[in-house]
Amino acid sequence: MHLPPHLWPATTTHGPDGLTIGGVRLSDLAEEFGTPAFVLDEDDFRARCRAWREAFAGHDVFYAAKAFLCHQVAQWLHEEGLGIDVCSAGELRTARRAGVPGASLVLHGNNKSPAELAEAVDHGVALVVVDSHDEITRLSDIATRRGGRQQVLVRVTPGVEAHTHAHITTGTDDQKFGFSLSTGSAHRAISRIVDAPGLELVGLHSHLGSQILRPDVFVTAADRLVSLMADTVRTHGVLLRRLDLGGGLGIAYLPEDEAPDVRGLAPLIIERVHKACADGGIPMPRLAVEPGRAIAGPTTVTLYTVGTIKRQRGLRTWVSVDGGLSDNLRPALYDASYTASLAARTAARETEETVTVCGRHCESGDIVVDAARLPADLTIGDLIAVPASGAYHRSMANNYNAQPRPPVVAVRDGAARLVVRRETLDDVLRLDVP
Ligand SMILES: Cc1ncc(COP(=O)(O)O)c(C=O)c1O
Ligand SMILES: N[C@@H](CCCC[NH3+])C(=O)O
Repeated sequence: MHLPPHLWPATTTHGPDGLTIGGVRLSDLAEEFGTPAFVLDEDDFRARCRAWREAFAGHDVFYAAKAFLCHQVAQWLHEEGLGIDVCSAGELRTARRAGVPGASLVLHGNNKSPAELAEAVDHGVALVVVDSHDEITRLSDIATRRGGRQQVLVRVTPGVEAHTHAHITTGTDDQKFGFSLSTGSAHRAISRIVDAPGLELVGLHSHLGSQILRPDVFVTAADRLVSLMADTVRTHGVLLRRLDLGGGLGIAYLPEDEAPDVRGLAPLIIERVHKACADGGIPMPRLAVEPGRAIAGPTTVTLYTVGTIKRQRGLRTWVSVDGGLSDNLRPALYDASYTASLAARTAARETEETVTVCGRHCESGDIVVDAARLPADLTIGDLIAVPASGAYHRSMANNYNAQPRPPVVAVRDGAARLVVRRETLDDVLRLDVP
């Protein structure tokens, strides 16, 4: 069995006992925690945090909570010196309850409620990324009523195509997010914020999209934003000290995928911003980045049990597992492709066949892996692992068909512990009002 190392968590090994992650056999995890389950390699997660911190030393890394956040992961992030980008009261509270100080948080959202903004201000959130004209008034009023000024960034859509799926493209002109550069909206927002009594404009922000595989798009955005920073000094006499280039770096999902590494990307961005600032006659700002997928994605596999196998003469073989679009919406939403491997049985036949792994939900689009190479003697009860499922899987999990959401089990040094427990049917039915 070949496990491409760029797809699997760093500590994955394959031996006579099947697959092991963090020194724990996946078959043992299935027995103890059941399936479906997310298995998270803590060492890999922490190593990725450190790689980002080191690559952007002297700048800020705010991990994007939306990719996946829970109490213990928020603590790991804080211990590794990363801040967190939150985009709702729920994410904000998860981070705060885990002991992450407000000063390590950035708040995002195109429709932050007055209550969320007030909560953020009360928790001393370092930066609010202002996303709309309505929010300028709303946040300024809230901060003024509390007798202070909130430090903010302006979210700019710089008109840069990220070459990713349309549903996760955010940096082109016509977006619900932010203020467009080409229409003059970003310039107007800057003027209004500079005049707003409750706001202190400290920098600019852009986020081009997600699952981006081309480093050049970040460089193009950086150039445009630095030029807007220079304009802001000329027009308003305001020197912006911060530049947040968002998240979006992609990862490999299939063996043939090649994703840029942060160790190559960071110097490219930092050097380009240096040069653009020198050309524009402004000092180098403190940079920030907001990786979500590039940290969480490769650290986790989803473990499923095979429930039914439908072999059709002349047509494909359907292998159905005990999860599906309730734990992975990405194939249905973005046509995302994955691979799978047998996780436990070792006496599998060497010959493989191509099958479609599907979920158990009442949707024909409920595909887990469209074309998986699995042993030809796959049987009911076999365990299957799907790599690269740490970002936007558990965080977008849902209760379709009243399916309880899977747990997240962290593994490290031969030990496993729950970081998110499995939902029970009682949890799922709890909100029903009889
Ligand atoms: C503002 C913002 N920052 C960061 C991210 C994280 O993106 P990714 O997980 O692709 O790195 C997102 C999501 O795309 C986002 O909307
Ligand atoms: N949910 C998306 C990423 C969206 C990022 C949100 N800004 C995905 O799975 O690819």
